[in-house]
Amino acid sequence: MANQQNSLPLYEKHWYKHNHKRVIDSFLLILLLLLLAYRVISFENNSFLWFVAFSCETWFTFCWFLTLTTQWTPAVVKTYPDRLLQSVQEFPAVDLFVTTADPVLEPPIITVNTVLSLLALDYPAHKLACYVSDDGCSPLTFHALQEASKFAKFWVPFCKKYEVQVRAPLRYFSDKPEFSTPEFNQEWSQMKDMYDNLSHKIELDASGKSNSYVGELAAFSNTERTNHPSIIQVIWENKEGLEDGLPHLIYISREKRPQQPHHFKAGAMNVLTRVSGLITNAPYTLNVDCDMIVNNPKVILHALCILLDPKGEKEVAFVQFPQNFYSTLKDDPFGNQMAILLKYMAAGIAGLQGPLYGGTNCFHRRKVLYGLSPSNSEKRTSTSGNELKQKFGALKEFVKSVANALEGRTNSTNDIKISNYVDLANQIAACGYEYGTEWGKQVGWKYGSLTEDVLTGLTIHEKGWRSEYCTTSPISFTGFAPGGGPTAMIQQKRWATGLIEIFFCKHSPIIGTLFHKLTLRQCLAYMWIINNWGLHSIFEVCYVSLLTYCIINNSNFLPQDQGICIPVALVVIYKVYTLSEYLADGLSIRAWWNNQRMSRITPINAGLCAFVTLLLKLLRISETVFEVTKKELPPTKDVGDDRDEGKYTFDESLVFLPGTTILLLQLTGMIIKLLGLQPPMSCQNGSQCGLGEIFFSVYLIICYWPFLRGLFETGKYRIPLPTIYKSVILTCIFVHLCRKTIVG
Ligand SMILES: O=c1ccn([C@@H]2O[C@H](COP(=O)(O)OP(=O)(O)O[C@H]3O[C@H](CO)[C@@H](O)[C@H](O)[C@H]3O)[C@@H](O)[C@H]2O)c(=O)[nH]1
Ligand SMILES: [Mn+2]
Repeated sequence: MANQQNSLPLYEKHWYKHNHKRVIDSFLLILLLLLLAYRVISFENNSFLWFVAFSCETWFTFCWFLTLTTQWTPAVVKTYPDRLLQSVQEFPAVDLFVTTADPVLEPPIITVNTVLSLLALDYPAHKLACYVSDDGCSPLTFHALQEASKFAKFWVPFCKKYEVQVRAPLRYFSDKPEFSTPEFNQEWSQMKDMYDNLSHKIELDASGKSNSYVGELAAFSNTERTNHPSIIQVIWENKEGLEDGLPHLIYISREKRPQQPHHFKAGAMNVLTRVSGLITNAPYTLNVDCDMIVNNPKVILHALCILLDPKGEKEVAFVQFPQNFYSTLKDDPFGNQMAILLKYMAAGIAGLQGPLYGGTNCFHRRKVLYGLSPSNSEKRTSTSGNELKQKFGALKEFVKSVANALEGRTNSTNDIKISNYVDLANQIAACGYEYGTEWGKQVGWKYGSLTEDVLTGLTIHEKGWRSEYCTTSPISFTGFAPGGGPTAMIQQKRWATGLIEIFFCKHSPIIGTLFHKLTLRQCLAYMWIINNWGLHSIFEVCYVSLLTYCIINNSNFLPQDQGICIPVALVVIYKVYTLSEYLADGLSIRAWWNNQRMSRITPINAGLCAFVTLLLKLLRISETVFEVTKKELPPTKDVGDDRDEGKYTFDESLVFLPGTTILLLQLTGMIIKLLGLQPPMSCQNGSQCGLGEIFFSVYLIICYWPFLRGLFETGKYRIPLPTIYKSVILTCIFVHLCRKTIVG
């Protein structure tokens, strides 16, 4: 462990001030407050328009306040791995977790690459164990991992010998090697041939041409994805405990039965935690999604700088690394690369109680996952065996490992014989094991939200722990960003659903601040996330409907007199300022515009659908389901520029209904205005629809350009007819209701 006499800290945290940002953010807040003041002054009794506009604007002002406080005190962390290397006598063990759930949506070759990048980490191999959870119960994934472990015996030494940076062969071989010695060139070609061979075998498997359930694959015969016993296989065991060998590699497919809830990823993570606890019981864990490859092989050292630092040891529960993406499209056409968001928001939250847990690229302390709070952690209170059994389940070998973890005792890595544990591991991977225990409640990953990551991190923060956000150069992990269209929408809808679930559950951040140890500003940061992805959509839809209502009915809700200067100033300053942020970061105007546009499209559609999903859950009509994001292999470079790559795609999913309807509403409003079909004068306040309303409506139509084009395109670029029909019906109902209010 770290030598505490060494006076130099292993990491430092600097808070910095963005003075100009603070000024502009505050100025925008003042403008919003002025707009509210204007509303109050121009109060109209009994005016529905006034009431809706005032409510929405109050909410928008509150949201801006959330943004402002979250970004107010940004911080960065600097780690010193060299100091760590000097001060540590013996490195702690780290358990590595990978989750995969579906061999079709998540092709095994992607999981294999992630696993290879983990096996090749710059860290003593006998201290590492890699556990892969496969919720797809797929012999393809299992066999791919077996083949990968054979390949790894050559790949890992090659990476370490030549200090390769990106240790996922898929990415490494997508670039030509820089010219080097003949020896290197020869080895490079050999490795490339071996990798091509490996991926060919995996492809062949997937095509179903070479499948027979013999040998270790026999375990998969007669299994169904949602109905099978647990399957745990040791793919590779570093039996001699070699420091420069290969880390252990263990395959886990937990038991599933049709009637038993399995809690999606959270359930999988809890099985990983238990099985690894039983076998290696490392005090630290790293978990990644199956597409998040390591991009910086020294990442463990960076994380340990924080976790082993004397101060970090007492206060920091987890270390979160950013989610960056590979093979990204030029100018971020779908607004999903989150470059600016990551830059300002992540740094802002890092300056508070610490980053939210993002579900991947995160190092946890095992004892924190077992429910320890900072105060217990210091006192080292020992809990009675019975109490542990009640909380963690009845298997006594596992309970012993929990007691060890809680009291800071570690296994000696040389004594572990993994194969001896397989039977016991099967027992704790069974779906009945958690019954009556605290798993998913007080222990491990929390159940009850589709964004189990945010919920789990939140409960840790509520205990009073901090977390740290660690950025390294080169960046630590890179993953897959879904394109525009159905995949991204489904993902965002899941996030929105999960976040709203959190808002209404007993761990809601507000309760965390009132009754637990969540700091106030951290609570506001959580509220920002929940609002930005979830709640905001309702208010935005109301505001947009107001716009159309006014155009159709020839009335107005934006100020008509000098008051109009307030919204105009708001919009102009906001747009110019965000643009300058993009330009200052070296991004293009187009990237800025794409993000502006997509921020009007994705959250509204996804958020509204999330509300409906939750309503159906509340009415017990349907349950919420974790729909896995489809991962595609990055395009090979020689394919050439695919011109359609940045084009928005659609499918039959209802998630496109809100967007299509919003567009049709705006178009209808415009037609009514152009054809002069508006009633002569509003009966509400005696004035007509102004330029402001028209301007914003046109702006929305421009934002929804991908949808407008989708009305006339063909193939996957076309909005399916059933969606259009439904939107037309909704639009007609809306227009009819608008008209009725005039008559009435
Ligand atoms: O029943 C399930 C469903 C998913 N997964 C795994 O969970 C991970 C994340 O799923 P993905 O479809 O990639 O979701 P994303 O929206 O891309 O993931 C983000 O959001 C999730 C919460 O919604 C977090 O769990 C993830 O860590 C975070 O990267 C993947 O490795 C899946 O294999 C399972 O193991 N079992
Ligand atoms: Mn993902």
